Amino acid sequence: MQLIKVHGSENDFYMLDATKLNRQLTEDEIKQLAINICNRKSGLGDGADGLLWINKSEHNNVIGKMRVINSDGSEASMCGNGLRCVARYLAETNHQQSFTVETMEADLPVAKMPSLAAGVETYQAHIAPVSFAAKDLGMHVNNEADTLIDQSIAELDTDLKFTAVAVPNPHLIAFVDEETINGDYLGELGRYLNNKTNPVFPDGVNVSFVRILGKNQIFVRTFERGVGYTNACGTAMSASSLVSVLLHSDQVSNNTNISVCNPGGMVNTVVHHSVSEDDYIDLIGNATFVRTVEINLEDALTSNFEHVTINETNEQAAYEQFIQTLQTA
Ligand SMILES: N[C@@H](CCC[C@H](N)C(=O)O)C(=O)O
Repeated sequence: MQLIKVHGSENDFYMLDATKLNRQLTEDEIKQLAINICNRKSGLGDGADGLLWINKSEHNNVIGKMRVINSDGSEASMCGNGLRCVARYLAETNHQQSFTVETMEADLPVAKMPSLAAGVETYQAHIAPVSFAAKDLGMHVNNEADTLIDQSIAELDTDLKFTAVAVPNPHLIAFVDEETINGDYLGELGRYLNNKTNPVFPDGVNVSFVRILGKNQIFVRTFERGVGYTNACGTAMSASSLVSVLLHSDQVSNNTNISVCNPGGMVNTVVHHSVSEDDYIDLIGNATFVRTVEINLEDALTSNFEHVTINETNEQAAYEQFIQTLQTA
């Protein structure tokens, strides 16, 4: 089989087109495959944050379906950076520039966009549905409050104020200072809230710390459910942009391009918030294909990575050049 190593803001994945496999995999095998290849120490190459599983869609006017399996084998309802990479794969294989992709909870529009920089393939993904309801977040806070918007959490021993939002995977967001964003408190919280015995988010949650850098510019660092620290999380950056517009509208504007910096690079978001219609966010960023890896499926299922054929693209060099220009800007 062929795996493609891809990333969006260095949130990296192995991408697999399941329509090309010569047999169907069971759910247990899909989970095991993700665990095996994504392991950072014993996995395939340098591992990955997750597996993007592409299949046919049965829905009308939808050209493919994306599933995302985290590196620990758990399945997420959405993946923003992953959706851009899947969008590129489907665009190139179906010769289309804008179309719809099925994800676990919604069919979402995607489109090819002008490149962020030379050689940096760029795509837009529509991030939705959005909900602040505790039941959609699997959240139990402040004696079963219905929502959590810029509030402390009685069940957590911290003074930070949080906002919880599902897009539709769950996110918990706090605005913090520079020292806090760079320290390990994010990891402490993330590890606690993703431990199955915690009463607040028993199904886990993606936790992000956010700093407002300037007018329509934010920095987001995320501890991902099912992964741990990540270079970037597309849904977290989308959710953080929305929460920035809601709580800091003097600095971060609705219906306006927002630069979202992250440890792996930068994306743009546009928040569409309205009192009369459902909120959604446009997420625009790189969809970089780093290399292809040919491996026998049965070898991958038994973590035997001895016999692989690797073909590097030249896209990572272009991406790194893009990051360098960001740092010197
Ligand atoms: N990195 C992804 C999100 C992946 C899923 C997440 N870990 C979850 O379990 O919800 C993104 O770019 O959105």
